[in-house]
Amino acid sequence: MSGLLIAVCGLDGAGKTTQISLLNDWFLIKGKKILLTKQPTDYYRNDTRVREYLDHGICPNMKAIALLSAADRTWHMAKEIEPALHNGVHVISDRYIYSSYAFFRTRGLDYDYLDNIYGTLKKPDLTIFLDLEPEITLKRVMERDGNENMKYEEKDTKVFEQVRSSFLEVLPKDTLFINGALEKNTIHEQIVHRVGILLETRLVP
Ligand SMILES: Nc1ncnc2c1ncn2[C@@H]1O[C@H](COP(=O)(O)OP(=O)(O)OP(=O)(O)O)[C@@H](O)[C@H]1O
Ligand SMILES: Cc1cn([C@H]2C[C@H](O)[C@@H](COP(=O)(O)O)O2)c(=O)[nH]c1=O
Repeated sequence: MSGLLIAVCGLDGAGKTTQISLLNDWFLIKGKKILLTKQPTDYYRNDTRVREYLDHGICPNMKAIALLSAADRTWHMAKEIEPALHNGVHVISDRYIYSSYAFFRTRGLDYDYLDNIYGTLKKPDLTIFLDLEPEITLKRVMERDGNENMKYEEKDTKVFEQVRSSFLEVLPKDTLFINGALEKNTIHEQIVHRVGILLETRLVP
């Protein structure tokens, strides 16, 4: 019996890590096996070419960065996510391919190109989108990380307004949209309500 793949999406600072931690505790209390994972992985995040862009906005070719990201996601799927699902483990991913579509659409690449490099990757059983105004998410990031540690794009609210609209274009139709401005426990209740239905109605471990 395969585990469930749950993707938690949202802008930087939307509350993904917070909700994933609460969901993980909820699964553990039920005695379920869980893999918490994150995309992109550190191979992509720590790549010097990616860092040059994320930290300083320097990039000679955006398709090359998107390909690094696609390689990272494809490898991550084969190496971590699929084996876990096959072993009956439920996988919660902090960000998923929809982040790549949203960010790279904003960075000027077209949808068909992105669909070619990400479109064959497995669709999640549940996609959650924590929706919140960029002004609030970026304020949270600044309070959490400090202005000096913010990424190049995080310094411009307009970039994140575009990322948010791109998300709304690319997310699956059955995405669970949640108002990220709600109180943490209220959001958690909405998430476990939907996850509970999935556990009851699907043949899952
Ligand atoms: N519902 C909420 N209401 C108010 N503050 C929140 C809420 N959820 C999370 N926060 C706070 O906002 C900040 C960002 O939350 P968190 O780290 O969970 O976001 P994230 O989406 O994982 O961010 P990133 O993508 O940058 O890793 C943290 O300081 C967290 O405590
Ligand atoms: C998904 C994705 C993200 N990025 C960049 C853009 C964001 O500001 C950060 C997210 O990092 P965090 O540690 O999760 O906050 O990474 C990217 O360049 N490519 C992507 O596919």
